[in-house]
Amino acid sequence: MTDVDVDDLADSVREGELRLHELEEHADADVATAARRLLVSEQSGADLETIGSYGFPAEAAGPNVENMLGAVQVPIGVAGPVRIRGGALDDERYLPLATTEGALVASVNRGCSVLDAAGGASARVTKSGMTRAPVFKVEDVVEAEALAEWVRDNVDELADAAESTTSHGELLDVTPYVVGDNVYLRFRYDTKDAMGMNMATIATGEACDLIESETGASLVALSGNLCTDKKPAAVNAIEGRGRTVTADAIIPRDVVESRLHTTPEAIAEINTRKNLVGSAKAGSLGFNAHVANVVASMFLATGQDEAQVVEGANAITTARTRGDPGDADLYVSVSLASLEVGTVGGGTKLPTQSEALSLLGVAGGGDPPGTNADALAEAIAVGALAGELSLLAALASRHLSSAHAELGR
Ligand SMILES: CC(C)(COP(=O)([O-])OP(=O)([O-])OC[C@H]1O[C@@H](n2cnc3c(N)ncnc32)[C@H](O)[C@@H]1OP(=O)([O-])[O-])[C@@H](O)C(=O)NCCC(=O)NCCSC(=O)C[C@@](C)(O)CC(=O)[O-]
Ligand SMILES: NC(=O)C1=CN([C@@H]2O[C@H](COP(=O)(O)OP(=O)(O)OC[C@H]3O[C@@H](n4cnc5c(N)ncnc54)[C@H](OP(=O)(O)O)[C@@H]3O)[C@@H](O)[C@H]2O)C=CC1
Repeated sequence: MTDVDVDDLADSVREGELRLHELEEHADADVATAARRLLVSEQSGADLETIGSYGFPAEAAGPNVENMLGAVQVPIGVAGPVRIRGGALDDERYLPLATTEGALVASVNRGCSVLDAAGGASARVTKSGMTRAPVFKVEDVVEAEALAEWVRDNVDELADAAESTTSHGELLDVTPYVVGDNVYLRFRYDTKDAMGMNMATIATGEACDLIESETGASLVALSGNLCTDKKPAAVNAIEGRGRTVTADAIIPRDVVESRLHTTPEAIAEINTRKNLVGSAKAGSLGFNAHVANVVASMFLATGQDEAQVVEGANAITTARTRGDPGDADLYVSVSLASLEVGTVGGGTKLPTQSEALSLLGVAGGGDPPGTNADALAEAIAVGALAGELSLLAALASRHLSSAHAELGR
């Protein structure tokens, strides 16, 4: 099988004997990928040579992508080191950021150096749980109420069914929501070091079988959108999803003045007028400046599901002066309501992503399970705090456009 030639394999597709997605069944993954690239290149006229220059065996990406063509290479930089005083991660770390936005790493790096000069940032995961919310069809509100009641009375049985599919996952609670003849059951799991979307979906499927066999309800969809995965949603901002994590720090006045070229008062005022009032007027779910930048770049670097940046950016930044007027220090915090992260599963095993997790010291399962994913959440929260500080300061000192003109073009 492994000695099949790229050209022969491509010919089999041209002659209609094989479909484009069947190549891995007839050759090793790198040969299959090369043949597919050849065919797509011919059809599109595009030169795909660089996409084909990837630095890991294609087989390693087998569970992560279908119809593999190669790899996109996103540059990765580091910010830090920064002292993280977290509940799960209490150490100095470099933060890996994969991005194409010039000035972003410089900005987070500046924020990290400011946090370090202030003795580091504290971080804590304050709530944790991955959710899946199937939707059931019932006859009317009487049946809806009966289903909600049955669920409340049978949580242990539901947990037994759900947990029969996983050796790590634990069902934490099930919250019913009724809308007419629809009942949404929001299952929430402790998924330990896994982001947990596959785990929670498989476990919830098992629990749904039990519900259908014991009640008159009929499952319409295993995901009823009240989960809510990969869409902006207030339920995640309020109830949390994945890790709810906050980072904060007090920055001495002299550090704000010397390193950020502004004052605690100016940063606090911009935060109120921009991140709070401006966001409220815009109807935004994100009351922050650019948390998505750090979440996205650290997600890409560490193999997280990039679509979940949507929920990861559900964050509120606060900034206040602390101390005597005119001589006050700056208290700054960022709270990310729904940061969905894992250090096992999904894209975390891919070679470059696994190296970036190792750089943070959080690759693989934690001891006890769940602590590595908590640590990753804390590191991302501290990176987000660094980014908020630096951007707010750049706005205060009117350096935003010049910084991007200099570094980002
Ligand atoms: C660019 C800076 C940092 C200059 O800031 P500065 O204070 O003029 O620079 P500096 O040369 O004095 O250096 C200060 C520190 O910045 C870091 N730094 C400085 N240069 C580099 C570099 N090349 N590579 C790595 N690190 C760098 C480094 O930590 C350095 O300390 P040192 O190590 O020298 O003691 C600053 O102006 C800045 O942070 N600007 C803000 C840029 C920013 O945050 N961009 C984010 C993207 S904006 C966006 O996407 C979202 C937006 C804006 O639309 C959202 C919204 O609506 O708000
Ligand atoms: N199915 C869906 O609806 C969706 C799927 N996804 C995708 O799901 C994937 C992520 O799902 P996820 O469930 O996290 O990952 P995986 O499906 O890769 O499963 C991870 C598995 O790792 C095992 N495991 C080993 N050590 C640990 C540990 N320390 N902590 C926790 N689990 C451990 C668990 O096995 P065991 O359970 O046997 O204990 C767990 O189920 C991503 O690829 C994402 O893109 C994203 C959104 C929706």
